[in-house]
Amino acid sequence: MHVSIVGSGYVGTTVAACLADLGHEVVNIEIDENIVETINAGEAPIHESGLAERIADHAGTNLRATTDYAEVRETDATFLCLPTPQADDGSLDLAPMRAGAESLGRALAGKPTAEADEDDHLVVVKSTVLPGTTEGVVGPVLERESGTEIGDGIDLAMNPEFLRMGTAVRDFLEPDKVVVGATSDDAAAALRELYAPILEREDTDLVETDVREAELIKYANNAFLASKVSLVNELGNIAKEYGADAYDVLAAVGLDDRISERFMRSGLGWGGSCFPKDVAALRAGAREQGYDPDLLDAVVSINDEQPQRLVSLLEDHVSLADARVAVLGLSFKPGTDDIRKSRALDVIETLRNRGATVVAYDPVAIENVRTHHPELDTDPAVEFADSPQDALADADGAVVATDWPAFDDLEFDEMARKIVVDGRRIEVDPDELAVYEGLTW
Ligand SMILES: NC(=O)c1ccc[n+]([C@@H]2O[C@H](COP(=O)([O-])OP(=O)(O)OC[C@H]3O[C@@H](n4cnc5c(N)ncnc54)[C@H](O)[C@@H]3O)[C@@H](O)[C@H]2O)c1
Ligand SMILES: O=c1ccn([C@@H]2O[C@H](COP(=O)(O)OP(=O)(O)O[C@H]3O[C@H](CO)[C@@H](O)[C@H](O)[C@H]3O)[C@@H](O)[C@H]2O)c(=O)[nH]1
Repeated sequence: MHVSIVGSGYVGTTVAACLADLGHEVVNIEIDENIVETINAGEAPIHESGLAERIADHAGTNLRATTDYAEVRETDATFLCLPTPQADDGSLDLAPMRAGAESLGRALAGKPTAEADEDDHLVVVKSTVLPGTTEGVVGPVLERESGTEIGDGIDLAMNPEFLRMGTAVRDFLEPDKVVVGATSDDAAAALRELYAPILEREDTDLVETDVREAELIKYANNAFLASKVSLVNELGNIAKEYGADAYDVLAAVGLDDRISERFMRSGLGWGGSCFPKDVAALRAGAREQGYDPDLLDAVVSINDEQPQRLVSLLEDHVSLADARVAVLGLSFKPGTDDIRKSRALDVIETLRNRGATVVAYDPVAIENVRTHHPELDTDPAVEFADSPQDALADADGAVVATDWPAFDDLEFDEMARKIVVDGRRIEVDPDELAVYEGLTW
């Protein structure tokens, strides 16, 4: 198929490169010219395993990028992979979706469709949006701007994305499920065709449902996972009070296959570009519907407290005023340079508020912190190190904030007789350290 992808961020770039890899003809429509140039130069605009190779393989042949929306007219289907950020009041900010849908609608105006014996143009919302958004907001904007009706020239579907950062390419190509909420049989059939090589996999389920349910499945999925992590963090906090090792306890609990051992790592809590904003949007949406999501409120407050707890644990052993503290890891999880809502940034802020000097290291995310957090880049009490060893040298204490595999092999010799608070339970052997406070709260 000939596919256009609107928005070339983490999702749009991954989807585009993977669909190109599956043999489709793909064009990315993106407002950021730097991203467009990067993709057309055959390079990846983000750090994601397996992405750069795919872009290098397909750029210039069946993958390219442009700022020009008119190119959607040459395609059969358009995926909207636009941001759906959190507004200041926690609710879902639909401004980027509206703007993208307007530009798309205008570009589709007058495109030959059914009457000219052409198929309807399929528009697929891939962004995470609350129930009612695809049919109640995106559809009407498209109709208004294109002068074409949904079901009579434009087909509409919702196809949420479940990929994780760090494993985005693999998750997209080998998903547990593909969820399709279509407004017509043609739309559902087109998506089945597009995803055929993925749907042939034994381990991938196809869920065909209505649009509203497809929208809600995405939020329910993320709410469930965020709640699981907050629950293991609460159990971890309780374990710490009893002097028990949370990881041993949770490993045993996870043997119950109703629970599973996955997503059971207690520590600094959840961050990233999805869980925080999606849980916030679901809570705000539920309240708007007249329902108080008490459990999700608690899930968030437990998560908010974890960085403070970690720093307090360090403070039990190190007087933080004027201390030099190494922070290992800045990205919100390993395998990505994404620092959105990274718990490491909360740790740094807390350490700074308590008077400590921070020396931070991350294998790939330092540049993003410098660019997106100028207040840290210009803070004389925040330094960035070239290696974990440099960060640890002369430090009075250290925090492991991201579980990068490279940290497993770290020699903590420099830290002998000092405190390392491991916020992610990396594999370092506590016995190798003179003093080691494994984080098991
Ligand atoms: N990041 C993830 O892991 C992930 C996974 C599943 C679903 N999602 C959802 O997918 C959506 C996109 O997320 P993301 O992380 O890729 O966002 P992102 O911010 O990384 O990328 C969005 C891109 O859209 C571009 N853009 C903004 N307005 C535009 C417009 N009018 N026209 C063209 N391009 C425009 C931006 O420049 C940016 O490059 C969100 O709804 C998110 O919740 C994200
Ligand atoms: O046992 C665990 C597992 C995760 N985390 C933290 O939880 C956050 C989110 O992790 P993860 O889910 O792996 O990353 P994301 O890339 O944000 O992916 C989530 O958000 C995406 C965007 O909606 C969805 O597509 C994915 O299915 C969903 O897992 C990170 O800060 C992790 O460190 C823990 O603290 N303990």
